[in-house]
Amino acid sequence: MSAAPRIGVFGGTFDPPHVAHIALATAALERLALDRVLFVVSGSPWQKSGVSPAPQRLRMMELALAQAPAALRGHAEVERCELDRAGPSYTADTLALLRRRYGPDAVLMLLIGSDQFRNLPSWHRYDELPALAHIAVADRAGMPAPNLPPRALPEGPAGGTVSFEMPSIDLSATGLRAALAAGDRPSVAAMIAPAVLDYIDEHQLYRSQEFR
Ligand SMILES: Nc1ncnc2c1ncn2[C@@H]1O[C@H](COP(=O)(O)OP(=O)(O)OP(=O)(O)O)[C@@H](O)[C@H]1O
Ligand SMILES: O=C(O)c1ccc[n+]([C@@H]2O[C@H](COP(=O)([O-])O)[C@@H](O)[C@H]2O)c1
Repeated sequence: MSAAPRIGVFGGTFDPPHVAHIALATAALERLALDRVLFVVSGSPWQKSGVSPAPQRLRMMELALAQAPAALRGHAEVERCELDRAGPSYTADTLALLRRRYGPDAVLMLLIGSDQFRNLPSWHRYDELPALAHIAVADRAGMPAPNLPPRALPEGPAGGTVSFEMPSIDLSATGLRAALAAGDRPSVAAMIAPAVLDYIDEHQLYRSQEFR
């Protein structure tokens, strides 16, 4: 009998994807002994406004992953289920779908930065999340997670909460959009995959101040 798959579920607006997203997924893959990470592009991020169209964010995530280090690339994929569903994107719906897809024994780990962990009680039907997945919190630079249990991995397919270490990267998509809108390309060049930067240029994204 083969072991249950261990799947990291990493959702984000990814507007645009940047090196911290790649670093978080890479750290999770290693530290949580995952078989793979799904980058779930948020179809309709109801708590944000003025975001780029979902198909553009999906394409940027695909381009970012294609240029990610091989250690991650070989164990990761971009998940589009939230683009194929109408209405606001609720993680509870996404996890329910993935639970149906991968079965009751699959170990699902919802990967989130510590800022989103603090925001979790505002999520739609957040009380349903522990029945669907473990929650694994990466320490985000400047926004440490509240005290969480020891770093030992929780048992079973869902229900635990754990933190994991990732390199501290003080960076946000908001800051990158602002830098791009200001024409400060050199400061973003090391933070965004070259193919994503090309896509941003080609589609003239983040040119106006409204994206700050
Ligand atoms: N620098 C970072 N370090 C750790 N986690 C991060 C970092 N940036 C984003 N994340 C995490 O990645 C996930 C997706 O984030 P998101 O796509 O919203 O990026 P963002 O940089 O936070 O964007 P924005 O500035 O537009 O809110 C969230 O769980 C978030 O906490
Ligand atoms: O389910 C919700 O109500 C909910 C509310 C806010 C954020 N989320 C999810 O949290 C993930 C990170 O969101 P963000 O805004 O930091 O990109 C992404 O997958 C969102 O869909 C989910």
